[in-house]
Amino acid sequence: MSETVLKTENLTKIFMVRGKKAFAAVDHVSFQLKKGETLGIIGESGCGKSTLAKLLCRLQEPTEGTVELCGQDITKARGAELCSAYRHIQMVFQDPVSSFDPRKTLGDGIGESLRNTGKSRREAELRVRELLKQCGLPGEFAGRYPHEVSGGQCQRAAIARALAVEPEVLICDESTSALDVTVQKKIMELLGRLRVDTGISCIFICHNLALVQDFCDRLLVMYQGKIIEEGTPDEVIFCPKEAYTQMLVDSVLG
Ligand SMILES: Nc1ncnc2c1ncn2[C@@H]1O[C@H](COP(=O)(O)OP(=O)(O)OP(=O)(O)O)[C@@H](O)[C@H]1O
Repeated sequence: MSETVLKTENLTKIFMVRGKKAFAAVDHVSFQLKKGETLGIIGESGCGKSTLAKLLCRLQEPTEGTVELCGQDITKARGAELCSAYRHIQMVFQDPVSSFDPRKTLGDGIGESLRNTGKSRREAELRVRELLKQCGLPGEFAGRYPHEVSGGQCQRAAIARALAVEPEVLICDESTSALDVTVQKKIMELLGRLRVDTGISCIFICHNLALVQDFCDRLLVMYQGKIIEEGTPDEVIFCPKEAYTQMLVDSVLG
């Protein structure tokens, strides 16, 4: 677990809000993600987790700092360069249904990312079915539309879509928050199994400490745009260094 797949240095995003002072939603964040590692990022609502996720995937441009993906600086990547970065990094969002085009079947949605990998139509169809099965769904779900499946099933399909290009890094931003507790657990189990099967590195962004406790190798605690603490889940939960972390732990775990 030594190779670095994702690295940020001083990553910063400043928003200018009309009538208010500029403020840093993400403030000089630096960390590294190792191959095969699962890193949890926790913190209260509004601390900058989603903005950080978007910066890592280059869905937003940082105001300052760098993002390095598999040795390539993607901070300023655009066009073809950004497309090729998306073979290495994929994201699963909170609301699975709206992350699919409602006019297309799940199979089409998942197959879209395979289009540029040189596969024939038939090969792509077979691969989509294989991916669905890997994510715990019957292959026939390829023909269903997003509104024809449950939220949990749709999130499984979104994970299948993210895995289609065999990325090195998967970013899950509150990917289970919209689901009920038992489905959340099943999705976490699925992600845990995929991690073992594929060796993928994961960043798991969540405000629920209890959920990430068993799942992550390491946790970063975010507060007001900054990483204020880092450690194994046991270190962060049982020996927090910062008063804020202690408060976060107390509020979740009682
Ligand atoms: N496009 C934007 N313009 C201005 N401010 C923004 C923008 N996007 C986010 N913010 C602000 O940046 C801060 C961080 O937001 P962000 O969505 O990253 O938080 P979060 O930790 O993911 O919260 P939650 O857990 O509720 O999703 C918030 O104060 C938010 O209002």
